[in-house]
Amino acid sequence: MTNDNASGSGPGAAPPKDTFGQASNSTPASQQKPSARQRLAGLASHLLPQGNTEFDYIIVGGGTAGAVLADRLTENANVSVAVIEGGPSDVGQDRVLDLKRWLELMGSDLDYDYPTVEQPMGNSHIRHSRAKVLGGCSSHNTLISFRPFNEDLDHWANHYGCPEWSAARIQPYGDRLKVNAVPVQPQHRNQVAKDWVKASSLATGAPIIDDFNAQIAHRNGFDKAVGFFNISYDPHSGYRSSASVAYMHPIMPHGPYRRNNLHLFLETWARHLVYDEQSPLTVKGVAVRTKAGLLKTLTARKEVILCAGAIDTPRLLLHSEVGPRSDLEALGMPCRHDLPGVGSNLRDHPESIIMWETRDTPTVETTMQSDAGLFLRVLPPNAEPHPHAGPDLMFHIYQCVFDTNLERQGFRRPNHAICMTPNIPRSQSSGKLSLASSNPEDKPLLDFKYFEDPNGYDARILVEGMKWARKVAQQSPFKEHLLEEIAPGPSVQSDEELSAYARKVAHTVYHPMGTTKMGDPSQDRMAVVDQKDMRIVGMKGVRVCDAGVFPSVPTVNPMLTVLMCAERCADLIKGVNV
Ligand SMILES: Cc1cc2nc3c(=O)[nH]c(=O)nc-3n(C[C@H](O)[C@H](O)[C@H](O)COP(=O)(O)OP(=O)(O)OC[C@H]3O[C@@H](n4cnc5c(N)ncnc54)[C@H](O)[C@@H]3O)c2cc1C
Repeated sequence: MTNDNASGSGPGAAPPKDTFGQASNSTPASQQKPSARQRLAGLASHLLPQGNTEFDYIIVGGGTAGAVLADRLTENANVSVAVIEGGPSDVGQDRVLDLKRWLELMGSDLDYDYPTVEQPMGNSHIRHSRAKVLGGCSSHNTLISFRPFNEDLDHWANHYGCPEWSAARIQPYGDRLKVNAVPVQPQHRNQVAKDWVKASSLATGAPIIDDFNAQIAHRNGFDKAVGFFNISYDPHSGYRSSASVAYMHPIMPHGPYRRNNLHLFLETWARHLVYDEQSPLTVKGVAVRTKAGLLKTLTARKEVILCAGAIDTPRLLLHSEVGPRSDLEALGMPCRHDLPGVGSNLRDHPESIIMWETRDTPTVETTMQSDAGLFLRVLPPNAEPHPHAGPDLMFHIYQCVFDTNLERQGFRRPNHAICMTPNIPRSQSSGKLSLASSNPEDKPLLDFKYFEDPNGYDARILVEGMKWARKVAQQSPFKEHLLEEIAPGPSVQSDEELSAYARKVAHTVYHPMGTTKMGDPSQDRMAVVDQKDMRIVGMKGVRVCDAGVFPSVPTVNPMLTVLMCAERCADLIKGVNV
């Protein structure tokens, strides 16, 4: 395995050229400003370099999905795989590997940290963390690990034109995941969380569940339930069982099963796709910028798989002249392939927050301060476009002062707090990702259109959530831990007041998805990825595999669903189990 920074040209090889036809091993990217014309000409006439910049497969993004594919594809020693990852390795990085330290990564050098545009119905200050490190967001997130509900997958099959993604087809992939997704272990269950679980059950009638995943995947799900989460971690060390730890570490140079056919290009940025000059919609490689600022091209003999996540995959496609023609041309950019769905269907799991001051904060007996959750059913089935028998309201609890969006509104910061966060499992708001300019360095515009769904479904769920949270807070044995409701405070009572507060301080649990959605292209012109094989509609040599392919929002936290999609994608590429 090589582990370099895209410095892979063989001895004596001609200097590789970037797609604008310039020798690329000497000129820093920052000094190169191609015109739109040069750019177009370059994309069409690129000469592909030979040598060890050529691989069978190129995976763009060594994140959650990318790590699975890197592992599964290199199982065949005769296949060479390059992984282009924008961030550094997580190996030996304690702040990444120690799950409890996840909050330290927010806004750090390992966070792409994307802002949102003005949200008239919600909170315009939300920033979307996206991890810039091997393992992607699985190296930064809280690793709450839910299998998708059968019904979510069957909805993809029956309502979103994805018959190949039914529960019967996809659920078995959950059984082969390598992450260690186990219920929070006894040593990490503190008294406050245990009392909250008990009180939640007493106040709502939700049964206490021992193992959410067993219930979801093998016992037909539930409409309400409470319990300790399944978390992908090592209960002995408290370290992550991220996609990187579970799939990549064993096959990296220091690992027990080192694979020489895996080529890792770390701190290397994929700038745009490179096309075959004879066939303008056939992808032959990826133009990259190395850590040192050098521009190079890596070539794929077989194909390129985009795993850069629901924000960076559509961003990369738009900078590769693939997307809505009108949007690209409005920015003075050429459009090679008019694919209107790129960037649309931007979805999330928004949530709000209700905070109480408590006597103290448990610091040792916890996985990462959010160990348990509650699911409820609060609205009738016809409130959703496609009725779903599962829960329509979810709560995380945070046993810490989680007040990023409260301080701004002037709420007092207590020393110790517990927060209940009503969350919308199947949020109906749908937004759009677009480019701010033709400059690839500019962060894209994220317009989630929070709470702009036409029937006000999302806001209704939050109002119900605020009320249920207060009922739980009045219930023993949890109520004895609480001193005072800090936010919104007891004076906020009417539905209108609760809605206004809940939307103003709403935040995200960092689940952007849907921006390169799968579907049946013969029925849905907004489908970006063909559900049959995960290839980009109308193109050759390129697939997408990350949270962007979700056609709709799964009820639960998405990481395991992303991993399962990647397992499926590996099978599709290998031509097995299909
Ligand atoms: C703070 C936080 C908490 C979360 N908590 C949970 C949770 O508890 N449970 C849960 O289920 N989900 C959680 N999520 C969401 C979940 O982690 C993501 O949905 C999932 O990991 C996304 O996987 P992905 O493969 O789509 O993208 P990612 O894992 O983000 O992978 C994308 C990778 O591509 C790389 N990349 C991007 N662009 C380029 C480029 N141009 N060139 C090279 N490399 C590039 C990135 O560096 C990254 O490594 C959380 C997310 C965050 C940020």
